Order: sequence, then structure tokens, then C-alpha cells
Amino acid sequence: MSVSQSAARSGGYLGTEDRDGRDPAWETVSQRLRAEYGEDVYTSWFTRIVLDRIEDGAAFLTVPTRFLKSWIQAHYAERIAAVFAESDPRVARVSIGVRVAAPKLSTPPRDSVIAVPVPEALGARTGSAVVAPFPRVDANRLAGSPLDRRLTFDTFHSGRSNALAFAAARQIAEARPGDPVAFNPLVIHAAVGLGKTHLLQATAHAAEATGRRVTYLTAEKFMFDFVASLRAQTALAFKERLRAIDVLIIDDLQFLQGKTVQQEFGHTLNALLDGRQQVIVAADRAPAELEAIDERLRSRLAGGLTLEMGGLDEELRAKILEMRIAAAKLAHPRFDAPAEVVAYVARTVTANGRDLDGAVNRLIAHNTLSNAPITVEMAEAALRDLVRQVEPKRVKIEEIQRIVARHYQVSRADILSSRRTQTVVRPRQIAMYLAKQLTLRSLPEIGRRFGGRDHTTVLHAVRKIDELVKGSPTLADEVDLLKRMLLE
Ligand SMILES: Nc1ncnc2c1ncn2[C@@H]1O[C@H](COP(=O)(O)OP(=O)(O)OP(=O)(O)O)[C@@H](O)[C@H]1O
Repeated sequence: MSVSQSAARSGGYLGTEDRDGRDPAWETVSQRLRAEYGEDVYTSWFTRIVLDRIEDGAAFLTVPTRFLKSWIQAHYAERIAAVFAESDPRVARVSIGVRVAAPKLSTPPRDSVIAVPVPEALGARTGSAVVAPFPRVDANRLAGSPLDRRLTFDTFHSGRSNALAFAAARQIAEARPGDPVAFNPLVIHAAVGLGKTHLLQATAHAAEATGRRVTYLTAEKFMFDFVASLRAQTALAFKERLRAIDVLIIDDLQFLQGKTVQQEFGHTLNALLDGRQQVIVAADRAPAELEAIDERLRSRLAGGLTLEMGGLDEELRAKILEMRIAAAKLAHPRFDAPAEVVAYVARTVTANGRDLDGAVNRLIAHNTLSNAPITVEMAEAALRDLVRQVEPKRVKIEEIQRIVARHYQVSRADILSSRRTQTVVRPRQIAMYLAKQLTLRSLPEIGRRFGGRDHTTVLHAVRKIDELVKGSPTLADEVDLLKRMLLE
């Protein structure tokens, strides 16, 4: 394994696990899965899969949690294996294991490369992780998911994209016991790696310092604890414990699965909101778009304050990098990244905070393992796959409707209307299909933008065009042409 690969697998610098999975073999498979399942399913279930290795005809994949492993095994493993086998002749089967996170804060900081054991399920192999240390502090202060003491407001940088969420979280965190509840529930949503967990944990630390009872839970932990309490017949005690807190913070709500669990969470939410206790929730999309979540729960969530955190701009990326590098220097006194390298990374590694963490880890690895100084040239080579050459163009649904209507010589109003003549139905379906393919909009959102149609109509259109395109090269060319026109 090359240094850059091992560092890529080492996981976030502040977070502890890697979700890149950027091995080219996996990249091809994951892009096919993305196209097949759509953006929502892909983001929920596939982005955290990492290819560990391909060996003896098997692709060994890892995910960060047991829950994710069992879910993927139950729902997607067969399809992943089939797609893998089609695109890579070395692979006949797929094995999914839980990867061990890089050491957390309870581990004393080290100043060298740390070996992270790969789970037994994957065989006795060792990957390596480079971690940059923070001051040592104890974790697990709260009953709930463990808090990382590094994730505080002091280490969270605020910029254009997250200023509102930051201000709202701070206001809630700094309220004194008994103060009126400000925004309830506060829902923060953002794409992968844009700082939700960091902001939530910072809020938990600061709120706890005001003397309130705070519980931070990932949705997965909520699920496991609830199910375990049902089995142990201690569900009542579990509910009472949850309802006796002042600030409940739930992370990664998109992973809350199962009717009973969602109902229970709904009851807890209602009880807390009615009791004027504070609830903060983070998810990878807005409440209205959490399709797997019960409708009533979604609307209760949407009744509070919902704020989106956007992508990190260059200035914010530079600030985050500077802080990471300063911390890295504590452990690696000889490590330094010149200003032009920081500027290069801030300009080119644009996706999210986790990629910035990965970039710093790789620079440390190259620098400490090869003793070569860090230059822009070296950074270019080390970070090639983290650099987005061209930002994908954002396509608007209105634009799709306009271009498709013009191509088929109907009007945009026809596309939005309820007319069912074939001359209108087919272009409408193609436009819906392209909306699903070229935008990140969910099916219900697309339905709404196509004259208030139901999401099942959109799903039908997407499947229909998919099927027709496979059987008709002429239609496939037409759709391709439309796509190119939209992406130009
Ligand atoms: N504004 C910020 N200031 C400082 N660090 C940040 C900021 N935004 C993101 N990061 C860092 O980027 C990394 C990823 O952030 P985090 O884990 O909070 O993302 P997330 O939105 O919770 O991702 P996911 O959806 O995958 O759970 C962390 O190391 C975090 O500290």
C-alpha cells in the first residue's frame, strides 16, 4: 500500500474514520451504484464504504459501524457484488466488515505513525493511520455517544456558509438553565463532512458547561439503546432517562430506521418540546427530504428552525488547514507546510472538511516518512485524487424543463400541466428523469416542481425512461444529447 493510500484510509484528522473509499476500483463501482440507486440512497448508505483490498477473488469492504454493515448486507450486498464483478474481473465476491476507528482521545497522542488493526472479519491485516494529536483530555463525560473534546466552538471556524447555524447553536449552548427556549427543535443539515458533528459536539460541551443536563446521541446509538432496552424490558426507564434531560442532541438523523424506533423518537421529541426542553438535530438533508422518516416526525422537525450549512469556502478551508497544521506541528516538530502549499490545498481540495483532514494527514505522512520537504509539486502528487479538477455544473430543474420542452417542441406549461397526450407525456418523463440524474433533488421535490405531482409518478417516469433507454439506442442518444446541452 502506498503512503498516500494508507493515509487516505487513516480517517479524518478530527473525525477518526475515513469515508473516502477513493480506490479507483471502488470509485468505478460506487459511481455505478450512485447512478443506479440515486443520490439519496447513495449518500445514506454507500459514501462511507471503503475498499480495504482485493484478494483471492474477494473485495474486502469496510464501513464504520455494525449497523451500517448489517444494513448494507441485508439490502445491497448482492447488488454491490454483481456490479463489482461486472466492472472488475478480479472480483467474484464481496465481504463487508466493520473497520476500527483510529484511536480516539482517550489514547495519548503519539508522534509517529500508528498502526490501526483492521477488523478480524477481514483477516489479520494491518492498515496504518497517521494521526495528528490534540491535547489529551478525557472523553465519555456524558451518558450518550462519546464526545470528542477537540470538537469545540474554539476549533470550529465560522464563515459565510455556516454563520447562521453557528450563531443559533451558540445561542442555545450559552443559554442559562431556565432561560426561554430559543429555537426548538433546531435542525441543522449539510452534506457529508461539512461540520455537523463538530458543531453539535461543540454545542454539547458548551451547554454542559452551563450546568444543564445534556445528552448527545447518534441516531444509531439511539436505535441500539432503545432496542436493547426493549429486549431487557427496561424501555420505561430508558424513556424516563431521555425525557429528564435539558438538551437532547441527535446526530445523523437520516440513519434513524424502523417504524417503532421512529415512533419512540417522535414521542420523545414531542415530550421534550412540550416540556420546553431543547432539541437539536443534524441530518444530511432538510427534514422535508428525509424520505425514510415518518411524515409526522418530519413535520414536527420542520416546525422548528431549520438551517443549512453550505460548502466550505476557500477562506474557511484555509483557516481549517492552518489550525490542523499548527496542531500537527505539536506532534511533528519538523513538519511544516509553507504558505503556498496551504494556499494550494485550500484552493483545490474543495469537497469538505474530511478531505482537508485527509490532505493534512497525507502531507504529514509524506513528510515524516520520506523526510522530503513539502512543496506544491509534492502536494499536487500526494493529493491528486482529492482535487476536484472541474466543479460539476449545477443544473436547475427549470432549465431542464425549458430545454426538454424546446427539443420536443412543446411548451414548458405543457410539461407542468396534467395533459396526458403522448406528445407531452414522454418529454415530461424525460425531463423528470434528467432532473433525477442531474440534480440532487429528491423525488418528492422533483414531483412538486413538475406541477405538484406525487413522488411515485416521478419514480415511475425515471424507471420508464431507464428501461426505454436501454432498449432504444436512438432514445439513448437523444437523452445523452439533452444531458450534454444541459451540462455545457
Ligand atoms: N467550520 C469548521 N471548522 C473547523 N473544522 C471543520 C469545520 N467544518 C468541518 N470541519 C472538520 O471537518 C471534518 C468533518 O466534519 P464533521 O465530521 O463534523 O462533518 P459532518 O457534517 O458531521 O459529516 P457526516 O455527514 O459525514 O457525519 C472534521 O474534522 C471537522 O472538525
